[in-house]
Amino acid sequence: MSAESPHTANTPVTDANPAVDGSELIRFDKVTKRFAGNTVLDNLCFSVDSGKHVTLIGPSGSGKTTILRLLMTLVKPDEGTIKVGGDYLTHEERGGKLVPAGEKHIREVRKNIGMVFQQFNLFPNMKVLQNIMEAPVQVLGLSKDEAEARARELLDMVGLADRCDEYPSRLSGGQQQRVAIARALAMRPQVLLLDEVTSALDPELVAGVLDVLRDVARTTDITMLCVTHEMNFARDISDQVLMFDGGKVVESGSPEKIFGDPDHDRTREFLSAVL
Ligand SMILES: Nc1ncnc2c1ncn2[C@@H]1O[C@H](COP(=O)(O)OP(=O)(O)OP(=O)(O)O)[C@@H](O)[C@H]1O
Repeated sequence: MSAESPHTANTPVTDANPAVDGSELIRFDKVTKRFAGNTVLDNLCFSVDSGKHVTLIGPSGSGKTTILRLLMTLVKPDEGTIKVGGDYLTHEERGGKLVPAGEKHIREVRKNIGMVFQQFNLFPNMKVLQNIMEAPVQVLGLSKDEAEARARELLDMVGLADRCDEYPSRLSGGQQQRVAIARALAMRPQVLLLDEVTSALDPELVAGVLDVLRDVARTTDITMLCVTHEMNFARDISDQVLMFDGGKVVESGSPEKIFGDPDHDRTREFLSAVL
């Protein structure tokens, strides 16, 4: 696999054959993103199959977070298309033509995607339970009872069933991040994006959050796209690891392959610096 060719996490993708495999959930097709004239993602192609856990690794500035932000539509690509669940995220089809997606279309596709950020971003003026119930009620239209039942189940899953009546400021960073994970899962997204979710935490709080995510990976069928510098975690949960450099995937493979016997010098250099 060369740095110039399209890459895939789980299914082959070629420029000539953008056909959708039955189980493909995410596809980046020739995506280019520039900031202030700097090309951050360069004609990027990759796909992720439903239910897989894919980790993005690579040096700082290689564009990993930008990929997650594109999926959240926090930024838009300059060129190329992104599909989630067979629907264009960036575009919609009108009258047989692809046109830039409108807000309504983007909102619909985005319902399938949840994200947990480095900073927990909880609503400070809402108690823990309310933080988790808010979007299912407001966005999905769940009744308060349904949303509360869902929230309590998730709080149990992240080990915080007894903290539902606290305000976020009364919780440790690790606990706040576990609430943020529950909040993302409460929308029952098909895809969970994780962006360096432990890097703002004190070291002693990291393991608890990673254990919760290991549980999520093991016990749900959610598709995970994860940016992390926690290589042991990446090794544990990933079906596939994508190594980024210079706005491209330079190598992809199983964690055993990437961490044990990578093909690329850049992968070897990067891993020897971080492991
Ligand atoms: N909104 C923005 N405006 C200008 N430049 C940006 C913006 N977002 C990202 N960049 C730049 O794009 C490049 C890629 O950033 P990105 O955060 O995607 O990299 P990364 O691989 O996630 O890095 P890190 O591991 O340090 O988080 C960086 O040079 C960054 O400064």
